[in-house]
Amino acid sequence: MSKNYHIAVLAGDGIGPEVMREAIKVMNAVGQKHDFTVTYEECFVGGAAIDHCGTPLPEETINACDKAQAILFGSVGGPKWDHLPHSQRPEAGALLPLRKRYGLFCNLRPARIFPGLNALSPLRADISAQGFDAMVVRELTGGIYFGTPKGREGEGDNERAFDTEVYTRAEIERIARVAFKVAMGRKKKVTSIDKSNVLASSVLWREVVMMVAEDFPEVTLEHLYIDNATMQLIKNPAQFDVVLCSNMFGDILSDECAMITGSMGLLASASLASGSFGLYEPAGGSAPDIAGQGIANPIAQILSMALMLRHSFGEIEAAEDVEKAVARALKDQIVTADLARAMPDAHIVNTVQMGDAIVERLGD
Ligand SMILES: NC(=O)C1=CN([C@@H]2O[C@H](COP(=O)(O)OP(=O)(O)OC[C@H]3O[C@@H](n4cnc5c(N)ncnc54)[C@H](O)[C@@H]3O)[C@@H](O)[C@H]2O)C=CC1
Ligand SMILES: CC(C)CC(=O)C(=O)O
Ligand SMILES: [Mg+2]
Repeated sequence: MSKNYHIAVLAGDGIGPEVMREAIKVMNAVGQKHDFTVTYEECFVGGAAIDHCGTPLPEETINACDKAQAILFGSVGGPKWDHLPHSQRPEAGALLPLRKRYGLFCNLRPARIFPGLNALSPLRADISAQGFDAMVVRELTGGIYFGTPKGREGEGDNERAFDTEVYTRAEIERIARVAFKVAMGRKKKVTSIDKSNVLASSVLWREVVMMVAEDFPEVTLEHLYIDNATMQLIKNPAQFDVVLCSNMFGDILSDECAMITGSMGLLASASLASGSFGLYEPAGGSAPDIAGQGIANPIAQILSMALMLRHSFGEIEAAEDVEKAVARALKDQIVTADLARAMPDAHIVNTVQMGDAIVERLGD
């Protein structure tokens, strides 16, 4: 008898619904081939939820997520909602509370240059030819995005606004342990990113990471300050394996990693807690500059769905099938507009055609 999984689908804003349709299409196709079905409940979130229900994270959406085995998330936000008070906007009012509610402290962002896409990296050809295959392990429920006090007060020249970067020893230790375990299955190197020359929270970060490293003697540990890390990623991306970051540093560095691979539209992510539940979403945002044109790259959403198959359902072969189909489509030079530069023989397709090309390349 075939297995059934139940998920909540929160497409959100901008390109979210466009790329989500393709991920669902690929998910249904790969399920047929690997003998499982996925039922899903579509819910409003973010700006779309504000427009339909008056709030970025409606009760019905929370209830649907509570009942689901995983959440497939698109992206939220856009200029339409930027006038709202910060806590009522799609990002701080929906996405961050979802991450917190489900304890999704661990954000995995795998970034690699796909075969055939070397020429697309904005780096010099000799640098990108050395390859890039990194895993950003980002702490996701602590740090400056969640720390208190946070706010705005006073008026005139004395008006001020403030955020607080806070990390407990336990929060650092649990994400560091994930990073070292991930490294054990890869090239056994962890680069920990901090700003311990300035920030007290980073001093603790470095101390705890060094303590955890003692339990993983086979793993090489390096520390980089965040400013140097942004530079090293451009200078020599091949030096990185697992990149261990706080919430904000990981947010920033992962966009840079995405671009080294060719486009923001390629970078998937898994947000995990300690069990099998997870939220899976592209690392990029709602891309208002291209939304509604049918040209967004659906690969980050499709690969996020593959991460869901792997981490939440243990459907490893199906996940690999999707990942290989994506790689085959790119190797065949079928690309959306964001990847079309420096590929004179590329077949430039729209979002739906990219999804079709991936479905056609799933294994038998
Ligand atoms: N997880 C989420 O829901 C996130 C939401 N946001 C929100 O998204 C909105 C836009 O943010 P931006 O800073 O512009 O970042 P963004 O990631 O949406 O876009 C940055 C650039 O990458 C391109 N891009 C992103 N995804 C793409 C795709 N799938 N295919 C082709 N090109 C793609 C965009 O066209 C744009 O040029 C904001 O409201 C922001 O707060 C931003 C990041 C994550
Ligand atoms: C709301 C933001 C923290 C989302 C984002 O930029 C990200 O998770 O990469
Ligand atoms: Mg980001």
